[in-house]
Amino acid sequence: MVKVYYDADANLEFLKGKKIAVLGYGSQGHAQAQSLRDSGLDVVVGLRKDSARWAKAEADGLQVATVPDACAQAQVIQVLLPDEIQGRVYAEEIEPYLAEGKSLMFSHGFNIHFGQIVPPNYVDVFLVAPKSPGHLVRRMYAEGNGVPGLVAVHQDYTGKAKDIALAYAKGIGCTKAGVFETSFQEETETDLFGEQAVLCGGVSELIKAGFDTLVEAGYAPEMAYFECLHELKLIVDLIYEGGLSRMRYSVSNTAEYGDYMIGPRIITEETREEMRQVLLEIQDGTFARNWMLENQVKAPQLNAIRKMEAEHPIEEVGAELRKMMPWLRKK
Ligand SMILES: NC(=O)C1=CN([C@@H]2O[C@H](COP(=O)(O)OP(=O)(O)OC[C@H]3O[C@@H](n4cnc5c(N)ncnc54)[C@H](OP(=O)(O)O)[C@@H]3O)[C@@H](O)[C@H]2O)C=CC1
Ligand SMILES: CC(=O)[C@](C)(O)C(=O)O
Ligand SMILES: [Mg+2]
Ligand SMILES: [Mg+2]
Repeated sequence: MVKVYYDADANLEFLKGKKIAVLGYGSQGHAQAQSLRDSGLDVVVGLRKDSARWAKAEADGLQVATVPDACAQAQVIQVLLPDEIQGRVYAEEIEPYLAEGKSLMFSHGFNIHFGQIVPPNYVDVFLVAPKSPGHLVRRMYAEGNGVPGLVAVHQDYTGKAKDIALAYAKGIGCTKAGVFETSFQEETETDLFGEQAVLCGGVSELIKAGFDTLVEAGYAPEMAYFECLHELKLIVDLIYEGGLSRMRYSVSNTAEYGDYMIGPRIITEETREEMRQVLLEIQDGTFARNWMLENQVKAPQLNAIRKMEAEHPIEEVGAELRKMMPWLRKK
């Protein structure tokens, strides 16, 4: 039975009097640093001196320092840097400042689980992983709500690692929605699988395949965009609010029948078998190796495909149509 923690199970006092270094001010970093500050906690953002985000973090009212300076003054160090560079920055700018009893934490277990970072045994090591993109972590916190999260303890030197982790989860709003206790292995494997097979990889290919099918058949790209991309948010909102059943309650009987009849012809047994293979390649380290090697040669595949994807017709037609809907653009 998975243990779930809520606000009442977490006590911010475990972070009171501690300086928290949030390393990085990107998707998660900006969200977590601002929310921790709004929860009354003492935060310093760690960035590169020439970071374009340095001024932004200061303009947001946060103390900013270089990574080494932030780590030197902090008792809790949250590593919200890109996964692919955490190992290098850790060795050069974080590890030298890991005094006894400090907390080293993450929002994804990748670098600990795949051995890119091996901390000394005299610090606490844990993760608090929001199950949400950073910008929505912040939006939900600002609205007085929260996104669910995961908590895992890798090392508990002080005997207080989980208390501190839960306090941190409360500080960014996750204990409002529920924080599940897990392990670094489980968070890492499920997060990688979810983002590859469903949330990012699977959904993107499904949207493009639908769009391309309609456009190749001669339908207007605008119609294909609205049908296969724009309306998906509205459908997913219903699933988010009340599960597949709420979506199926709200759509027409025609759509619901088509859902049941055609869905399994799109996501077939072959698809499910491929998902099992994808999970295996995550579990056996194949993906992690490929990703780390890709970055050792300056990410040629990532950069080339990123450019090709940006040039897909769906991006062009979408940009034009969204100009007419200025309300869509949120922070
Ligand atoms: N994105 C998300 O929603 C989620 C992310 N995570 C995890 O959170 C962590 C952070 O990811 P994410 O927020 O997406 O990262 P981003 O890429 O959005 O931000 C990375 C930040 O790190 C800074 N940075 C990059 N290189 C260096 C460096 N060498 N020294 C110091 N700072 C540097 C960047 O600033 P600059 O380039 O200006 O220096 C930027 O502020 C990862 O472990 C990720 O897996 C977990 C859940 C969801
Ligand atoms: C937003 C999130 O949870 C992801 C997809 O796992 C990520 O950005 O790594
Ligand atoms: Mg995730
Ligand atoms: Mg992820």
